[in-house]
Amino acid sequence: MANAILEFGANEHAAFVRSALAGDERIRASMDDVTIASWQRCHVRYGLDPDKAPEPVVVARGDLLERQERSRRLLEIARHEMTNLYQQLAGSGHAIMLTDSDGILLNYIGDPLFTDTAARVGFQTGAVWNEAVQGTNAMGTCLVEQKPLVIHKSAHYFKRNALLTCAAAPILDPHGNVLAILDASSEAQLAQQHTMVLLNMSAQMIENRVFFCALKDAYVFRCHSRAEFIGTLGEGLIAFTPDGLILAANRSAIFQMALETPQQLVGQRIDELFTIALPMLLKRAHSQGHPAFPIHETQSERRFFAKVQPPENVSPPARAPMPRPAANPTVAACTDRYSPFAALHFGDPKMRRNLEIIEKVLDRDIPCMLFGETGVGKDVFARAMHQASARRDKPFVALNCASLPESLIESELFGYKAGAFTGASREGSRGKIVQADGGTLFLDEIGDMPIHLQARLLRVLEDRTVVPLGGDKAIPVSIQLISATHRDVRALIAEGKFREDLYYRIHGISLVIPPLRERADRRELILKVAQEEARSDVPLEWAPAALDRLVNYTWPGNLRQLRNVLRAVTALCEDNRISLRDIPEELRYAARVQEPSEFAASATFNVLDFAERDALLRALEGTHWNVSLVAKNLRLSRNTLYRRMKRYGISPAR
Ligand SMILES: Nc1ncnc2c1ncn2[C@@H]1O[C@H](COP(=O)(O)OP(=O)(O)OP(=O)(O)O)[C@@H](O)[C@H]1O
Repeated sequence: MANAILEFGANEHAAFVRSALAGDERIRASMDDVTIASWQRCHVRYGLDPDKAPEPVVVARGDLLERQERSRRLLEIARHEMTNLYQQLAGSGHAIMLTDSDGILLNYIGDPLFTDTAARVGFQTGAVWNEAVQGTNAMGTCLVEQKPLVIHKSAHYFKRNALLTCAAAPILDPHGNVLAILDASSEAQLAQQHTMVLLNMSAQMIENRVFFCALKDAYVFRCHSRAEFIGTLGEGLIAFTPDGLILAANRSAIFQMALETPQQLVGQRIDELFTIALPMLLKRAHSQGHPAFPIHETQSERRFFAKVQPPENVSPPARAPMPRPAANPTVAACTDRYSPFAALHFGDPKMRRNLEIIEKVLDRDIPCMLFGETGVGKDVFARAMHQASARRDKPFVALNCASLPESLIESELFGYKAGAFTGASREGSRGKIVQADGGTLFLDEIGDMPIHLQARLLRVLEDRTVVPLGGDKAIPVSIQLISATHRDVRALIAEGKFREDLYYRIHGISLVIPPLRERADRRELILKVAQEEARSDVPLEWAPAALDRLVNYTWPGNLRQLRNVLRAVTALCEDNRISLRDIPEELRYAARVQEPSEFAASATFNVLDFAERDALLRALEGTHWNVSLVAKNLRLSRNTLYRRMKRYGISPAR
């Protein structure tokens, strides 16, 4: 049963919770079982009084860093999905959070619209959000229940949290234990079904990626009762050794086999579970691109389709060599169907021009800088450059300078000798620069690199050698450097936050990746990405109004947002047909892109103008284009706001 939505003063809220605890049937009937069970735990097990919310608890910085380090791989995997989810919900005042299995907040991405509330309730990294400290709340209660749930407003145990609507989903490790909780919280009046769907998909995506990462040395049997679902979020995954012993299974595999936990499968033989001999299974794993094959479960005789993936470090049989581009490839070569650049654009003039420039600099050891708003595809572009270069058989190594605590960037980048500092691993670490030797180093968000490390990076680029922390020997390196940022580096230089000499050293050539709303090939990109996200060869059918709506949307989160919206749209649509009602509401009623805009055509706009335009668009979309409200929030007169909208080519929704 769904909880009743009630608004109370502080004392009334506590009285309401206490009455329910005392057995008031009327109140209990208005709340769902999960909430009532949690309230009882808070009262009986944790001895919490709904009248007396304890001060928020935050673990010591050292403890937090240790926890973040312990969960480093998980955080790397989750960061991408959290950013995706954040972009997807952009403008709706959400915070996206990840806790560890003790309920300690390890990562937080918050909408500026939500900052004050977040501070008030204590959403910050290191904060403890288990039930024992915060009473009933989505993250803490999800840790106990181990299933996706929403804690809405007055269902929170303490009044302090009752202004929130929070959705949480568990992320399980390959053995079925809770590894983390993913949460999306806001002050929304209604619990949005759409938010819950996206949150669950993100949690499942993280879970499956953790599975592959943790079991990269194992064979993975991928199965589903329908062939077209293999490779999607819903596929079953069962990891096994070369001897056929099952090591782990994901949630979907357990569900499809009608079991309760992965432990019921662990230790069994895969060739006894399914009707196939082990040598045949291993042979299929190594035959490249094999189609899904039908297979039966031995006991129930239920039919599945399956594919098998070999361990990451087992080299596949000799492959046909990739066609190598000419030493100085032409644009035609860059855009033919074999080229890594082929999928980057469908005729957009700015992207075409970018590739013409790349043609001239590729393989000439010129450092390249990519500018562009978040989600425009800078990482994808950098990878394509690497693939098109003569370095493509060597590593492509990426480091996001904004995603790591300052203390870790130095050791991550430059490496360290064994025992170089407290907590250093016994083997030491080579560091990203040495790992990228011979290949490409991609430094994302370089504008966030701490200033004292900038001097060290400059020395590496000048000397072409690197000295690991605690070491005294310089290691020679040859790297192609690509950096990216969405920040105004010139402004950072003016503020003394970025070294000018480094700036000139890293931007031999600079390219601006255009935002999606300014791309002439939006329609083609939407069709391509939708078909990829549908994960089916059956062509999607589009209602013209639905496609037009997406083509004309302003896409503040760019290609990342586009991919996420299309992931949800293609998952929710019926029979591969996309109609207007499959398009999320906030897109349906948002403003349309004005093109060609005075803004796009003008060469006089700088990065700050772009940032202001973006902020205006977000603010307008966040209020469903309520110009008066935005003017009030931004402390501008309506006329000033209209003037700025005109300047930036923003026109209200029709
Ligand atoms: N040409 C493209 N076609 C389809 N999808 C793309 C393309 N380029 C990027 N994307 C998608 O957009 C998302 C974001 O891409 P990417 O990480 O490269 O952006 P970014 O500019 O580096 O973002 P950030 O600045 O936030 O790091 C990814 O999910 C990627 O799949």
